Amino acid sequence: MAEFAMELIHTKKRIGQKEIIKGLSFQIKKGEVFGFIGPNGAGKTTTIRMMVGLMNITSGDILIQGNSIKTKFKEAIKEVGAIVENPEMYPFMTGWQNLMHYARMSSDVTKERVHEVVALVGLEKAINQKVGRYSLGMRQRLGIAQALLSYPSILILDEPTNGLDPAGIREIRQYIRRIAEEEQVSVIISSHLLSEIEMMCDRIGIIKNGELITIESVRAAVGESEKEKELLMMQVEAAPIDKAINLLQAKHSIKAVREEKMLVFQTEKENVPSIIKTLVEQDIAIYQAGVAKKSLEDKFFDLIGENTIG
Ligand SMILES: Nc1ncnc2c1ncn2[C@@H]1O[C@H](COP(=O)(O)OP(=O)(O)OP(=O)(O)O)[C@@H](O)[C@H]1O
Repeated sequence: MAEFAMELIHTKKRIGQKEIIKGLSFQIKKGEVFGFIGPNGAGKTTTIRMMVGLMNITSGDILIQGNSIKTKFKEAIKEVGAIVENPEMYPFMTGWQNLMHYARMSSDVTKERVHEVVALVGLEKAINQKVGRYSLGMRQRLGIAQALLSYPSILILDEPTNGLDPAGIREIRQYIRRIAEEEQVSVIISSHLLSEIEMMCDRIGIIKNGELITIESVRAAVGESEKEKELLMMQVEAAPIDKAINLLQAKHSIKAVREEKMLVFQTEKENVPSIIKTLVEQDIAIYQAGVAKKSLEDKFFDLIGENTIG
C-alpha cells in the first residue's frame, strides 16, 4: 500500500513560453484535510487540474495512492472525486434526480450509496427540491455528494467557499471534517483565503507564483475536529525582547517574530496565560499584550512578500 494518498514529485506545467507551475513537491497524507492556499493566479487551479487529470503534466509526476497519473491513469484517477469548476447540475431536476443521473453512469453506485452521500452532506430535507431553488451552499454540498458517489479515497475541492456567506462557509467546514473522518478520505481544498479554511484543515500548503512557499500544520492530529481551536495572532510588548523570543521558542516551541518593540506570534488561545507566565517568571517586563491587529492572513502573506491577496 502506498504511504501517501497523493504525492507531487517536482510537478511542472508550462503553457506556451510560461512556466506556470515551477516544480511542486509535496505529499497529501491519508485521511488529512489539506488546505491549498494562495493568492489569485498562484497556480492552484492549474495544479488541481493536473491532479484530477484534466491537464497534462509538463514534467515531474503525480502519484495517487502510489499510481502515476502518467503511466497508470485509470488506476490513479478512480481514487479521485473532485469539484473543479462549478458542478454541472440540472436546475430543473431535484437534488435526488441529479445524483441518480450520475449514479447511473457508474456501475458500483447503488441507491443506498446515494442516500449515504446525501446524509453525509446534510441534504436529506432538501433532496427532493429542484436544484434551481437551492442556495449556493446547498449546491456546493450537492456537488460534494456527487463527487463522493464512487467511493473516492481523495476528495478535491477547488475554492468551495467562493461566494458563500459566513453561515455557508461554516456549514461546508463542518461537513468537510465529518466526511474526512467518516469516509476516511483525504481532502484537498483550495482557497485564496486562509481564514475561511484554516479551521477545517490539518495542514496547509501556501503557493505563490507556481511555487510552494511553506507547509504548516494547523491541527495537532487528525481526529481533533470537534475542538475548533481558536488560533490567535498575539502581539506582546516585552523587554528584553530577544530573551522573550528565545524563551518562547525554548519553552513553548513557538516561533515569534519581532515587530519594533512587539513580539508577534501565533498560538491557541488556551496557551496565552502560560506563555505570559513564562515571560514574567523570567523577569521579562510586559507592557501590553493583545491580539495582533493584522490578521493571520496578512501575516502569512507578509511572510511570503505579498500584502494584498484576492
Ligand atoms: N491556459 C492558460 N494559458 C496561459 N496562462 C494560463 C492558462 N491557465 C492559467 N494561466 C496562468 O497561470 C497562472 C495560474 O493560474 P491558476 O488559475 O492556476 O491560478 P489560481 O491560483 O487557481 O488562481 P485563481 O484563484 O484566480 O483561480 C495565472 O497567472 C494564469 O494567468
